[in-house]
Amino acid sequence: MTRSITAASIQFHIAFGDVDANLSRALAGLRRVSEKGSSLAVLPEMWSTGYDYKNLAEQAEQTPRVIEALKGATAELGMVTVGSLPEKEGDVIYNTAYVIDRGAVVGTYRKLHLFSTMGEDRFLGAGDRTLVVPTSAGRLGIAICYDLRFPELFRKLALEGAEIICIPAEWPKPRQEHWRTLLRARAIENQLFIAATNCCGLQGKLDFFGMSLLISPRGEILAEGEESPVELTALFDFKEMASYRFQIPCFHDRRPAIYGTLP
Ligand SMILES: O=C(O)CCC(=O)C(=O)O
Repeated sequence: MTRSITAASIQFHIAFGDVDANLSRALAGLRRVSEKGSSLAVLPEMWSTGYDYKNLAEQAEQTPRVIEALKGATAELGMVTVGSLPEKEGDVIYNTAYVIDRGAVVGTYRKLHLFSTMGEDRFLGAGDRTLVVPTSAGRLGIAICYDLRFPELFRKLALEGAEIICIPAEWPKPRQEHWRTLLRARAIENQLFIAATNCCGLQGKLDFFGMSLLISPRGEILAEGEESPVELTALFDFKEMASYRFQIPCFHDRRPAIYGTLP
């Protein structure tokens, strides 16, 4: 079993509605983080198009070819990648995170909590299940953007054995401090690694602040992006996570009989 990995976050400016431009940004990023020894790379939310609601159905039709390109790159580079893309099933479009491990899709997760503040629930279908999946880079739990505000989801992923929670996002200004604080809290309370990738730059009126984060189970910021495109990498040491969980045994000390079992 792998005892440590190098994890990466690929933060870039999503070219609105331009699948080819975004795909080349993602593939170039994957190559660069692979050269730095990464075996896991997290891409942003809806990274192939941005929230191009008007053209989403058309954009979603391109998702299969985007996935094929990622399969090819991850097979060649020996990596796992996670990022969300528009997925079309029948008449419904979902915001779906794909976990691609060395050439194969090993798991998918449809965003559970749609961000109604910005009308996401009017354009997209909501998921109805969670995902923890074993991969060559460890056991991954997945959450997308607004999901971060729902700690119950993260506890469930932790109880199901997630070692790393990967969070693709498009989280805009002015809520930088919510993003940073909630990510650290989710890592600390669940004693696991977090790899969270936000996009950066303007999309219409929305200004995305980047600030992608790689966080340890102690809540230490191992790497943090600023407002421009960047690739972050950090060592995730699972042995260190195990010894920290032994030192402060939160999971052992839980009292679910008093406050209810989850979910
Ligand atoms: O929760 C927030 O403040 C931002 C969430 C969001 O932008 C999203 O889920 O797309």
